[in-house]
Amino acid sequence: MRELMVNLGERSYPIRIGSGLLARAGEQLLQAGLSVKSPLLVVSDDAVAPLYLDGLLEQLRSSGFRAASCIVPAGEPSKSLARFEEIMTKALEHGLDRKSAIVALGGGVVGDLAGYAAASYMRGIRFVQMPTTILAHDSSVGGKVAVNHPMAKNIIGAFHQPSLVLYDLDTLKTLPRREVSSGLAEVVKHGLIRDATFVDWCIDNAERLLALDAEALGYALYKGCAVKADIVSSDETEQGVRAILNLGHTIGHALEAVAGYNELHHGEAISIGMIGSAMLGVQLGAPQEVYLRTREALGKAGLPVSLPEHFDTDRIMEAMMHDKKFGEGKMVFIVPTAIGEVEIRQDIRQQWVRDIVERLKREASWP
Ligand SMILES: NC(=O)c1ccc[n+]([C@@H]2O[C@H](COP(=O)([O-])OP(=O)(O)OC[C@H]3O[C@@H](n4cnc5c(N)ncnc54)[C@H](O)[C@@H]3O)[C@@H](O)[C@H]2O)c1
Ligand SMILES: O=C(O)C(=O)C[C@@H](O)[C@H](O)[C@H](O)COP(=O)(O)O
Ligand SMILES: [Zn+2]
Repeated sequence: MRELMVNLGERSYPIRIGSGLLARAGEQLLQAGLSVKSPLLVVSDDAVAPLYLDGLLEQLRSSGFRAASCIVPAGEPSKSLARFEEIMTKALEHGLDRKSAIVALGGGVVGDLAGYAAASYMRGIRFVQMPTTILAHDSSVGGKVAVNHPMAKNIIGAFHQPSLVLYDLDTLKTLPRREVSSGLAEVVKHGLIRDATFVDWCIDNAERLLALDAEALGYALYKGCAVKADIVSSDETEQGVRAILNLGHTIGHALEAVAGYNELHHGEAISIGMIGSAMLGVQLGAPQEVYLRTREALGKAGLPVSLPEHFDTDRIMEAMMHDKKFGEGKMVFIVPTAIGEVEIRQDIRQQWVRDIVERLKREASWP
């Protein structure tokens, strides 16, 4: 088992990554200080629950916990106020109190939704992340929890840190291939913002990662979590440096919203967004290598590197205006200056971004 810490004073917590961790969940929750006197609510989705929920509930009960569950449909549309209300109802029906906790068993959708429920129920109860996707190495760490509005991604949310992240790598063996690639987008992102050597490693080991080689995957997720934990530990609520974790997301989130949270999965949208950011970086003076290596890393991970023609540029630009980084009439953009280095720019003109979106549709012929 590998362990990392998110260091946030009294809100600090461990990230435990390894095999067989769900079978030790009860003991881990007790160690994190959760009380068996107050009921737990495990939130999962209808693809993950049949695989892992019963085993987890049995484990928790054998450690003395009373645990109920709430199962939402798999997929991004579940990050909604309607599903949020459903969790509130279950929490009330099962008598959750202020010492209770909500456990998220699933990918980023379940994590973000359950986390927002935990942040709101009785004005905030404890919360444990049990990620089951590659992508959730990112979403389970850092305490950004949210649901979507049809017009804007993650626009209704909070910062609410978990008490523990328990990442059982055995669960990844059942991931569909599309979700493997989608999750690798955020792995590559962590290299692109902080660690050029790790980007090289991702390119060299792409086939092993796609084949779910346990050693390669364990290392990649540990490295990704380490970058994230370090950044979150220095800027919990995104007053500054944390914004770099948003590389590719200004365009990516707009694509997700325009596609009705359906056609593109998060990692796929972010992959296209990171290609756009690399184009912008080169336009602003970064070496051509930035674009070429970004494209190589994402392409080898099985991710899209261009934008389907039918995406409407005006609608994408409109959706981008709802990004949380847009304010005081300025668009804040995360732009690479080299592989492993990015800068936060506040001088990006909307016309440049519009041109990049158009270019993304003809990406095969760029530059
Ligand atoms: N809070 C954050 O900091 C943060 C960071 C990154 C992404 N996110 C959010 O995370 C979400 C995307 O997360 P995701 O990619 O994990 O999506 P997801 O939760 O929808 O999971 C992807 C699919 O895989 C299925 N699945 C999950 N685990 C499985 C397993 N072990 N075996 C078989 N199937 C499994 C799910 O049912 C779903 O259909 C987005 O909403 C994104 O905005 C949040
Ligand atoms: O944790 C962060 O900070 C991130 O930006 C991580 C992103 O990968 C993630 O998609 C996050 O949910 C985006 O946050 P938002 O504030 O842009 O909604
Ligand atoms: Zn993301």
